[in-house]
Amino acid sequence: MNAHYPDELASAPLLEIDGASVMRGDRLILDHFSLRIDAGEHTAILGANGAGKSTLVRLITRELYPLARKDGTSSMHVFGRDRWHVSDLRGLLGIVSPSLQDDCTSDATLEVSEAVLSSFFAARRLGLDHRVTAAMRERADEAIAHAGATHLLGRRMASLSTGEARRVLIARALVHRPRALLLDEPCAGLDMASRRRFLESLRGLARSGTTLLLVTHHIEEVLPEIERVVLLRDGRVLRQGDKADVLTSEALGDAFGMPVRVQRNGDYYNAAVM
Ligand SMILES: Nc1ncnc2c1ncn2[C@@H]1O[C@H](COP(=O)(O)OP(=O)(O)OP(=O)(O)O)[C@@H](O)[C@H]1O
Repeated sequence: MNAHYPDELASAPLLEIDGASVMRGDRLILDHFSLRIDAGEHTAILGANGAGKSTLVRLITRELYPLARKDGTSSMHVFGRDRWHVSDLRGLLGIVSPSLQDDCTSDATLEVSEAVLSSFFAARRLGLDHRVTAAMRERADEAIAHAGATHLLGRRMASLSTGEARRVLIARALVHRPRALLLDEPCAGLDMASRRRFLESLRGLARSGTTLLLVTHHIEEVLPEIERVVLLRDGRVLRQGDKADVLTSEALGDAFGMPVRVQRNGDYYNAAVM
């Protein structure tokens, strides 16, 4: 269901970070951090608490910026460009994050359809100057159906369960038919069954051409379609590469600072602390 974009965007890497340094408060969290993710390369970014995952997500979503370089060049490109209007970037990169979910569910009167339609205007609510067209409504209905949220229409976001609200956020991200989805801890708060159903719906998206960038600390969420894994520790890439090479007991033990045993379970992996 992807839209068409200029040729330069079609083949540009989703993400190129080349020696970026990021401060939070007075601490250097990412120090000369580099990472490249190619178009179409479904990737999981894994790491323990405090490894730097949220910092990386905020860097990608432009909520944080890298320190300026002396030579004025940019250490970060998204879809080949170093400058983006946030609203243009949203059309290419859908985002589902805990902070976005908090925003939407803490608004007592926001309804499901408005939470999705307002995404066309890079807003959280529809304003008087937002002209919703029939085509937008059609796209919103399509995205809501795709996310399995049609039965939630008419409900208020604040009344939804965590899993239900997550589906609406996926619809909000999908309404632009983005090339990629950045999912930050998308299974947080979901029960076992909802988690499995949700992961299966992500598999469908991955197969239909939406690149998945999944950020998590649970290796059980690494979908079969995800071939590449990046392990973070202390704001650095500890290991990256093919899933089978990275999801080992030794590498996971290093990343989480504790002996773990990794097991393959069909097309999925799981890990237990030893
Ligand atoms: N505003 C801030 N000021 C100072 N340090 C911060 C700030 N925000 C985050 N940090 C530090 O940055 C490091 C990385 O944090 P980050 O939130 O990116 O990790 P994470 O991998 O997302 O962790 P978690 O899985 O717990 O969410 C941590 O050591 C954290 O304490």
